[in-house]
Amino acid sequence: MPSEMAIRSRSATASARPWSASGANRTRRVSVESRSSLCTSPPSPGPPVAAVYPALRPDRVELVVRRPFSGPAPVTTVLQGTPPLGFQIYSAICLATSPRTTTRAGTDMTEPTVNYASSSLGDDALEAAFEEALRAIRAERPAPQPLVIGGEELHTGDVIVREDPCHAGVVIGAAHVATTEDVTRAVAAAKTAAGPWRRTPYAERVAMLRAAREDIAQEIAYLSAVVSAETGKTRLEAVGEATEVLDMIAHYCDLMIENDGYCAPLKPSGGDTNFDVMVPYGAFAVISPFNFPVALSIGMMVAALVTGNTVVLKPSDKTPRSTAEIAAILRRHLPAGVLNVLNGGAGVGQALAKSDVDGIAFTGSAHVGWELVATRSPSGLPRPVLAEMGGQNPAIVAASADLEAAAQGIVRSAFGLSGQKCSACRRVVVDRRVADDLIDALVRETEKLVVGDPLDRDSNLGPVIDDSIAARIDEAIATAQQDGRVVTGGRIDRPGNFFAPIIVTDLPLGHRLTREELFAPFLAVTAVDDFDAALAEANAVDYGLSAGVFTGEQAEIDRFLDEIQAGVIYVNRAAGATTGAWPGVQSFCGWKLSGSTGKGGLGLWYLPGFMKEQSRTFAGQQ
Ligand SMILES: NC(=O)c1ccc[n+]([C@@H]2O[C@H](COP(=O)([O-])OP(=O)(O)OC[C@H]3O[C@@H](n4cnc5c(N)ncnc54)[C@H](O)[C@@H]3O)[C@@H](O)[C@H]2O)c1
Ligand SMILES: N[C@@H](CCC=O)C(=O)O
Repeated sequence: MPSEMAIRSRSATASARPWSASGANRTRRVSVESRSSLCTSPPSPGPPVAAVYPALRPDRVELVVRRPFSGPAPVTTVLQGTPPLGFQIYSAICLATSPRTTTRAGTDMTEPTVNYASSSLGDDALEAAFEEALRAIRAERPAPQPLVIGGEELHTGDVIVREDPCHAGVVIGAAHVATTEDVTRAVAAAKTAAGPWRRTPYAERVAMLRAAREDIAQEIAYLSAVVSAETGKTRLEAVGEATEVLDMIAHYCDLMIENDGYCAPLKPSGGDTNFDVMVPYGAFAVISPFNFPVALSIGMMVAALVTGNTVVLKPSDKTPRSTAEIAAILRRHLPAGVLNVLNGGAGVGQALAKSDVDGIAFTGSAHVGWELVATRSPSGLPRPVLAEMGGQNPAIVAASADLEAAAQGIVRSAFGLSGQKCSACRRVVVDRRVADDLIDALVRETEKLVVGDPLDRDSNLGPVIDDSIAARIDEAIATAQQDGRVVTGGRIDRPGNFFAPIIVTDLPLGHRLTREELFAPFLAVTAVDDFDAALAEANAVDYGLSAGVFTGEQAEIDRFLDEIQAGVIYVNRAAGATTGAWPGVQSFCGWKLSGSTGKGGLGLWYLPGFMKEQSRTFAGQQ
């Protein structure tokens, strides 16, 4: 019986990048290599290649196959479905064109083109489809999203509603709230489904998730509109987020394949055969924030699922619809019980943290994240808590910097999504000799920004998420007026929580507005004497998520790379001083208070956090 296949698809990874050339008539080279069934438990037959990697068309795939352990001489053949009995696939060149996927507007999304560094959608059909979808969402009365437990949708219980942050009173999302009993039942369902899901060959799990990705690619305009409606983010940010979902799924699936399901042979010893195998923990709670309600929930869910864990998802109560809708697409491709959904706020999150889940993936604020890290399972044993949290991200501007590039990169990162990104630039630390010129450039760039409704094509930023963050901004402005100088920005006189982006200078060194995460369109500029002082000030916070530097001096770049205390760093980047990380392109690891594991999402080392290691030694040669 053929053993489980492991597929290496490095060029497929590259083809998923938003910057790669158009997919038409591209030849995909997919090296496919088998791994001994000793890595699986129990051994399982290899599924047909076309099921594993949908882009492969069996009639157009040239395969090199070999019998297990039969030496290096390969036999070339053409695959028709499952590998011939007793053979293992060694490598493959796919001659087929990738399937093209289209949005409702007929836009090809096979090769995603919008990312967080884009300055426009560049696609009239997509613009029109987004507008039509957003108008429709605002006009309808949404049905509450159900709870999902063990494959059953439950339309019962209290309902939370989400109002459009651009139009008070217009309900655009709703969901049934979980009770404590629902939490217990959902966790039990996830634990029941965990065994069969863990034993499903990873290549089949990958195939299911990639099929879900194809469905999501059809819905980019609609999903972006739902995200805009619930968060108030502009269409560029929303389409960027929906597009990130596609690359997030592609990236984590590719990583699983490239790493042979995280099963590797170790050195043979005294006639023994040895393997290092990564095994999923079981059932993971996934608790997501409001600001990227589809990308970040998908990122955590797909990482948990592809590695063989089942999931109990708890979306933010500020975005109950966006997260539930993307989860519904995923669920269509998964066995019952593998993905369960519990709606609600902090109380439901706390109940989940007290439950018998085997691990927690959390993205959100530091105070909640570190509270979760301190929890134990009911048995008293520790469990993994992968928490990715906030930031107080600096951009250093040296005397030798290109000030126009610096101003562009800083304004983009400080005020995109109204400063409600964990990676947003919150502080500028500038050499005193160029401070006035930089502040002038920052104000010029900032005052070009249009604050408005995502329905307007010209809007560069929307409202902030709710009254509580708006109240924090009002308070911060009052404090800044007293302790420093507000050089531009403030509340806009219109219904809703709209703010013109705020720049503040002259706060005393160490002021709390330069140390705490406000999560708002609020930027503090601090002038310092030299690069030493700039590095010291940049590092003088408890957070360590992202940071940027603008300088013309190589020695300063080298010092920044060596000394800055942050996991995501950028050098001289006008497209975003501290923001814009993308799956497989940047990794996204929070240092210090910003992350609990020393490994981040988006990069190379996230998936192993969802698995525990096991060494397997078999006496004798296998
Ligand atoms: N590092 C990253 O990758 C990253 C990405 C996005 C956002 N963030 C951070 O997230 C924060 C903004 O998001 P938010 O306001 O939704 O964060 P939040 O911490 O308020 O909420 C996040 C999630 O936790 C739930 N929750 C709240 N209190 C809880 C508790 N006591 N126990 C369990 N669950 C609880 C919420 O309902 C929500 O689902 C910012 O601090 C931002 O920097 C970090
Ligand atoms: N990946 C996004 C941030 C996500 C968190 O809020 C960026 O890098 O700008």
